[in-house]
Amino acid sequence: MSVKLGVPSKGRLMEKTFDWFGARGITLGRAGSEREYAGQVDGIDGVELILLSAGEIPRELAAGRIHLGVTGTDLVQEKLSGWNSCVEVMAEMGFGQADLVLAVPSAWVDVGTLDDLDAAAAAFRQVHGFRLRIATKYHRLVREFLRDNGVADYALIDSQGATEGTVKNETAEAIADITSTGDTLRANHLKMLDDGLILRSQATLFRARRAELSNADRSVLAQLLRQLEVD
Ligand SMILES: Nc1ncnc2c1ncn2[C@@H]1O[C@H](COP(=O)(O)OP(=O)(O)OP(=O)(O)O)[C@@H](O)[C@H]1O
Ligand SMILES: O=P(O)(O)OC[C@H]1O[C@H](OP(=O)(O)OP(=O)(O)O)[C@H](O)[C@@H]1O
Repeated sequence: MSVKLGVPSKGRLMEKTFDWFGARGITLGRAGSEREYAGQVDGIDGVELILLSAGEIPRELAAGRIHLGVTGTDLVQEKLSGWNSCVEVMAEMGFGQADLVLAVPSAWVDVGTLDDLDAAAAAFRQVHGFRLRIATKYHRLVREFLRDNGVADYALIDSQGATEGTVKNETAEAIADITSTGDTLRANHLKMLDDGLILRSQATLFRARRAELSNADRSVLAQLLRQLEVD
């Protein structure tokens, strides 16, 4: 056995994760070519690097198939019901910062807040005969947020990418997605509602609460967490 560490296999989170571990004396890398999803760990024995899609890391942590995992807070909170009882936050890593926000067309000059959206949604249904559509891949987080804020008259439309384009394409009237610089929202003539911040996210090191460990692996994990200064 070994301690299994799940890290995003590509994109913005992978390299910064490698840098974060490297700065703490643990060198992570790909074992083979750029296209091979095998990992290599130097600086500690008994730790196996598993390269995974950022979106799958929450599920692997919850199932106990990996012991530690790096992914965004947004993905953990979206994908794991009762996430706090499945995983423990070991470190906020200071990169991958992004806000999950609710946005509407900039041209909707009368809609600046959730209350305005609620009123607009009721009017929309009367005029069009169907509910105002909000495109997102964050179904759980958006539903909870709108429920807590008293907005009910809407329908969620699933969008797994290019979500800001759904308004122009007329498959949705509003969106809930991650924003960092705000460029994508602006380029698509969308504006965030004043009180439309759903969640602040960043790359985070999580520990699986329910993963099984041999005694030997337990001490490797303790040593790794000490070395990372997160124990
Ligand atoms: N523009 C951004 N700036 C910073 N972080 C971002 C940005 N967009 C997304 N993220 C964060 O990056 C993480 C991974 O995002 P995403 O779900 O898009 O995965 P991906 O890179 O497409 O990988 P995969 O499709 O393999 O899961 C999420 O936690 C998300 O919050
Ligand atoms: O505020 P900004 O700096 O413009 O960043 C926000 C964009 O970044 C992410 O998209 P990504 O590049 O991951 O593509 P996606 O649409 O396939 O998710 C996110 O979904 C937004 O579209």
